[in-house]
Order: sequence, then C-alpha cells, then structure tokens
Amino acid sequence: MSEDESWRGVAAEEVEELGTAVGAKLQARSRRLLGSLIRPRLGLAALTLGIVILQNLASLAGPLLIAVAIDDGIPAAIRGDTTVLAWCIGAYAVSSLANSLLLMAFQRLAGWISQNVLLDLRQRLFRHSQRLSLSFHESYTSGKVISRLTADVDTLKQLLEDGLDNMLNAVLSLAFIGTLLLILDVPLALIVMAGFIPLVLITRWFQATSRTAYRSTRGAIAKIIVQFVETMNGMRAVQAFRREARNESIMHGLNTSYRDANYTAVSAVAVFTASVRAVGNLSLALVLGIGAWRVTGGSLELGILTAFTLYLRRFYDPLDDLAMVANSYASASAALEKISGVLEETPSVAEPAHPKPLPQGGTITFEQVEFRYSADGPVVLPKFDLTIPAGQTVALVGATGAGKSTIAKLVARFYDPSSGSVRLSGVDLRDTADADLRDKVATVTQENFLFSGSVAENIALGRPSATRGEVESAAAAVGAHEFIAALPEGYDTDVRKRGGRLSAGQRQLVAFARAFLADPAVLVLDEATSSLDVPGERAVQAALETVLADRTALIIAHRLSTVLIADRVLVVEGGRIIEDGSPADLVAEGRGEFAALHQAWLDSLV
Ligand SMILES: Nc1ncnc2c1ncn2[C@@H]1O[C@H](COP(=O)(O)OP(=O)(O)OP(=O)(O)O)[C@@H](O)[C@H]1O
Repeated sequence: MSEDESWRGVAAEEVEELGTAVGAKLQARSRRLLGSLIRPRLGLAALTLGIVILQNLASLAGPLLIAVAIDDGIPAAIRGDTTVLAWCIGAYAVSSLANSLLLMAFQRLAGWISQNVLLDLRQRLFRHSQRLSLSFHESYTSGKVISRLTADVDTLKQLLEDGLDNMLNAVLSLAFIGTLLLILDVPLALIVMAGFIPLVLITRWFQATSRTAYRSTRGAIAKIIVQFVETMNGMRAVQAFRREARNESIMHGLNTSYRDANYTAVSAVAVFTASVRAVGNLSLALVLGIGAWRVTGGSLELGILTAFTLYLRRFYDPLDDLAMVANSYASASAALEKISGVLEETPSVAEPAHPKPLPQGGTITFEQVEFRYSADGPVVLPKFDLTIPAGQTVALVGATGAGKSTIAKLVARFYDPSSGSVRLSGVDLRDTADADLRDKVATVTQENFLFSGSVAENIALGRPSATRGEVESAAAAVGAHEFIAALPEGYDTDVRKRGGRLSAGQRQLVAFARAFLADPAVLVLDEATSSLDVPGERAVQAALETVLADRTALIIAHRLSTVLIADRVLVVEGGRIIEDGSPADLVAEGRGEFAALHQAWLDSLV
C-alpha cells in the first residue's frame, strides 16, 4: 500500500490523531456514503424540504399577527371597530392549525426517508461483510463488524431521527426570523447579528474537539463489543480456566475508557450549549434595554418591540437545537467514517467479472504456488508444483503447523496464492464463479458449523434442491440416520433448541451427510473424522471408500486408518512436500517420515 493510500478501508481505524489531509479524505468518504444513501430518495427529500419551509412560514405568522393586534387591532377595538382584531385572531388560529398539520407531514416523511436510509445501510453493510474474504474477517474480528452494524448504525439513526428534523427547522427559522428581524428594525437586528461572530468561533472549536472525542468513542465501543463477543463465544474456556476475574478487569478498563471518551464529548457539548445560550441571552438583554429606551423616546412602537423579543426567543431556541445537531453529527460522522471504511474494503478473493465455467472432472494443479497469509507475513508455503489427477484420494500428513490445512484452503479458494496459480480441471480458480466453485469443491472441517434450523435443513445445504428421501439416504450413507431418527423430532429437530443440541461427533456426521449430498467433484476433508468414535469413523470410512471412488479427495487426518484408504500420501514439513507416494510404497521404503509415522501408529495400537 502506498503512503497515499494508507488511509483506505479500515486501515485508519486505530489511528488516534489523524493528519489534516487524511482526516479530510475520511470525511469526504463519509459524505460520499451519506450522499449515496440519500440520492435515491432525492425527490422525496425535496418534497420534505418544501413542506418544512411552508411549516416554518406558518409558524412565523404568529408574532407578526400579535404585533398587528397590539398596535392596530386593540386600539381600533377600543374605538369600537373589532374587524382587524377578529382577522388577527382568525388568521392566528388558521396558521396554528396549518403549522401542526405541516409539522406532522414533515415528521412522517422525514421518518420514512431516515428509516429507509438506515435499512439500506444495514443491508449494504451485511451484504458487503459477507462478501469480504476470510482474511479480512480473521484480522478484523466479528466483534468489530457487529459494532459497525449496531452501535455505529444507531448513532446515524439518532442523527437522522432527531437531527434532520431539528437542523432543518433551525436553519429555516434562523433564515426567516433573521430576515423578519431586519424588516422589523434594522439597528436592533444588527445587534443580534453581531452575536454571530463569537458563535462561529465557538462552533469551530466545538467541531474540532468533538470530532476527536467521538472518534475515540467509536473505537472504544468497538473494543467493548469485541471483548464481549470473545467472552461469550469462549464461555466454556472462560469458566474452565477461571478467566472471569481477568475478563472483568479487561472489560472494566475498556468501559472506563469508553466513559472517559464520552465524557470528553459531553463536556464539549456542555461548553458549547452554555456559550450559545450566553450569547443569546446577552443579546436579548441588550435588545430589551436599547429597545425600551427607544420606546420611551418614541422612536419605536411597543408592538414592534414585543414582536422583536418574541422572535428573538425563537431565533435563539433553534441554536440550542443546532448545538444538539452538531453533537449528533460529530458522533454520526465518526461512525460513518468507520462504516464507510468497511464498505471500502474489497474482497481479497474476488469473483471475476467474466467467470469461466468449470468443466467436468477434478484434476487439481498447483503451478509455482507460493503462499503467505499477509503481504508482510512469513512464507507459509514456499514455491511448489503439484498435480492431483481426477479421482485420486490424497492424504496430507505432517506435524502440527506444517501447512496441510493451508494447502486445503487454497484448493477451496478461501485464499488466493501469493504467486502462481491453483487450477481445477485446467481453470485458474481466480477465473471461476463462486457458485460454480462451491458446487465442485466441498469442504468438511473439524468445526462443522451448524446453522439454526432443522437437521434436515442443515444436510440439505449441500444441495438445496434435494428431496427429503435424498437427505435421508445421504445421512444413512454416513451412518447418521440412526441418531437423527432418535432425536425428539427426528430430521425436523431444531439444532439450536434444547434437545436438538448435537455432540461434536454428531455434528461431524451431519457435515459429512451434507458433503455427500452435495456430490462434489472434489472433496476436502480437514480433520473431518477427528471427533468420531471408532465405530462412527468405521461407518464413515466404509461410506468414504465408495463415495471417494470417482472423485478427487484431499484428506487431512491424524489417524492411520483414514490415511490408509488414500491412493497417495503427501508428507508436509515446514510448508514443503517432502515425501510423495502410495502409502504402501512409502512404508515399504522404510526410511522416510511416513514410514516412521506408520511405525509410531502401529506401536500405539499395541
Ligand atoms: N489465518 C492465518 N493467518 C496467519 N497465519 C496462519 C493462519 N492460519 C495458519 N497460519 C500459519 O500457517 C502455518 C501452517 O498452518 P496450517 O493450519 O496450514 O497447518 P496444519 O499443517 O494444517 O496444522 P494442524 O495439523 O495443526 O492443523 C502455521 O505456521 C500457522 O501459524
């Protein structure tokens, strides 16, 4: 990444103090995101603006009508002519009613726009997060994604729900009332306008202070959620290793820094609001003093002064609201900065624009492949070539951390090689469509994640169009039928509900049934039988031998029985393939790693 691009994506998230240039770029990115969210609703936004303008005009009529009533209506009524007073009262009632109706229409429309903007944003974030590659999620962590999708979207929600409303009203009130003040009395209006000089200065100070404070709050809340998710996910380990106290102290530290960051922001708001009020009240006092002196001198009418002070209150009230909007905006723009960062990330394993279809067959070729997990990380697989002909069952063996799973992950294209290419039936995996690849390559791992839903639904993930009969046959083929049938609701048992909880071995069998049902050209089994008991493994193995007969398979296993069904064994050490041959040949040679491993297995059986 060049220096200029170092702010892109989520890279600047952890940086506390941003340079001005980077800060400006991040703000521009946030604005672009906001613009892209509002643009599709521009017509409706224009209508909302029209309504709020009318509503403000309706609300402004009040004090003016009161001024006319005091200066003309009441004196005329004293003389016996009530026409003007009656008109004033009637117009006041109509303008108040119009004000209420327009306000309701405005709030409903603004609410509709905001809620749709939020819906759009939540969907974009979720869709994008799902599309980002495994490597992003491994480093960014689910807690941070959750924090973007919940806490950060919520701050934007606050801005849109209350802020939009307040801001439009405040800006319009300021513009309209400012004009009216000038029309009513120029010298008094100028006194009011002079108050804007300190206001601008205070606002600039507030923007700078609150931006930094809110960036810290966004970072702090993300850390809290990350810690929370980690604790909840690892609850068993937490309790088994008595990590509660340590976790509590970490959480206390994080919560404290979140409080401190929020307190800094709230303090800035307090100073800002108080200063705005002080300026407002001081100019009101000045206007009242000078106005009263002029009324006594006869150069100003009492009605005008009354209207002026009534308007003045309304002139400064929205400034209070504006202070709150500025606060919500600072908080939301810090959140938008983070959200737009996630949305700017691109999948490192991207789908090509014009994918090539994968032909039948399952020959896997590694051509001059070198792999590291990150650009600056160590080389995990030094450059190598390897061809696995279609239909061959290959076992990968080797010590922990040797690189076996990494090879398997490259075959399933969870990562792309750092250099060279991995091909399936001659097609570079980088040129394939995700759906095509997932149809052809199925993976069963140790984790065996089950989605909420029934056991049958979890098996059918392998082939969503499968009938119940096919699901049951797949389960029977791997020896899972009996335990599933014995569950409270058989195949319809919910795997997340009480009674539907499956053991690790049972989950593994479900994952096997899923892969068998998928009927892929290439099957990757990464420690897929490690949780099965011996009879369970035998049942799967018997099924494996028939199922693997006509497809390519890559098996990573630590058990001899599984390795022996392979046609070919690759021994991996430090990312290199150091032995390659049939299990029988490698054992017969008697000198290599595999022969030693084989002997160790045999010894352990005695
Ligand atoms: N997501 C990752 N990011 C960075 N490094 C990784 C990642 N996954 C694995 N590694 C590193 O790559 C190397 C090979 O790991 P790999 O998981 O392929 O080993 P393995 O042979 O499958 O081990 P095991 O038998 O324990 O599963 C290890 O040094 C490991 O630390």
